[in-house]
Amino acid sequence: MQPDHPAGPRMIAISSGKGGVGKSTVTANIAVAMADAGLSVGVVDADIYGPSIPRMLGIRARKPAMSPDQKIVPALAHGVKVISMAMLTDDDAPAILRGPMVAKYLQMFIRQVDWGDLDVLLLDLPPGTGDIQLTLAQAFPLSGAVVVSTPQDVSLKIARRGLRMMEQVNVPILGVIENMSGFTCPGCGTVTHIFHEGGGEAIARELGVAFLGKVPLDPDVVDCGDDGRPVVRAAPESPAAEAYRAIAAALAEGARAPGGIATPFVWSIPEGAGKPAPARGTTEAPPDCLSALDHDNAGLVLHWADGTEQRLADRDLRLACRCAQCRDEMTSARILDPARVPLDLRITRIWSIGNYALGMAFSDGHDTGIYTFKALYAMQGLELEDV
Ligand SMILES: Nc1ncnc2c1ncn2[C@@H]1O[C@H](COP(=O)(O)OP(=O)(O)OP(=O)(O)O)[C@@H](O)[C@H]1O
Repeated sequence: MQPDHPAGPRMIAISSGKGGVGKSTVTANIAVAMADAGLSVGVVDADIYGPSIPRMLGIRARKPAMSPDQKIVPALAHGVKVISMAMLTDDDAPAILRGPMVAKYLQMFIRQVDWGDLDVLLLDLPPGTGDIQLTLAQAFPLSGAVVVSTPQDVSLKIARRGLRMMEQVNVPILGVIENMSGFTCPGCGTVTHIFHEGGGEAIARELGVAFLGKVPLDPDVVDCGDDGRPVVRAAPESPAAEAYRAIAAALAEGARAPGGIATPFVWSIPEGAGKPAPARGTTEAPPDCLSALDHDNAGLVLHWADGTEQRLADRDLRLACRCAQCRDEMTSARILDPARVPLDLRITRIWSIGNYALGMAFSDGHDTGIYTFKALYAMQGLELEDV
């Protein structure tokens, strides 16, 4: 189904393979840094079992208000809208939630909250690679995920597992952040590398994803977090604050996947509005990464990162729809009768689904198909089943 607000916000999951690496601190600081840069930012504290964002942003636990249309009004702190399990339950209650309830709460946090017009929605995930991460990654059009790690070997191995999980569910990895990377002496400014150095960079290189930056180990980060004032506000000149700002800028700027078309977008074909900007550079991108889109009377033109160009007629795309209304879910046999699809059928709208698929609405009103880049790319050279 076509999303309620398909053009936004950009949803970014902040993840880590294990607890205590500073994921929530990173989330709180980059959210405030983005808000300071003029973006409209929301944070979902999806760390249901250990919500810590309200404390870090100085939000007192109290029941949130409801808007006239029965949506939850998020808290506002340091220019950032926040919703957290800590605001809905007593401290210990989250620990007893089971998987299906967690999924329900997460859906509520994303769909039933009065977010207004957001540019970015950051999701502070619980640590690990379990149920919640999968629920989120599969159920929501995440623009991508960021992995936070400390420089130790064991932490990096776990981060690698997190990266692989996100890849399996087609969530693009926006990059790796190395936290607690070297200690800056407050007296003399000398940086001491208490743990190994540069592990985050190495893992980013190994997995072919961006390295977003290093945040030094800084006692101010802890004090500010405990006081409810993130370090980007309380000590804006500190090296840690500078690092958070640089990471926030890189994430805000990275509104397009490496080598891919700009997302999110909603392109209204008849009005010609909202057409996605083509990719900036495609050298690093996999071949089936979509680098530009065009549409004319003969149909949709897909430009792929490997330089190939593919043309698909609007009606052929409608017939290729694999949604549950058009294909039998068990046998994959086509249910849709081609005779009922008008010959002059047109695509009316195309929108991005995460960074891995397109949604399309047609002039017959159908809009429930999801066309993954992989599936579209695989249609090259195939005889279409048109009649
Ligand atoms: N760069 C840093 N320098 C010093 N201390 C830090 C830094 N980043 C985080 N910390 C501290 O490390 C502790 C753990 O941080 P945080 O709660 O953000 O981790 P987390 O990965 O979100 O943990 P969990 O997933 O278990 O909630 C906190 O006390 C925090 O203040």
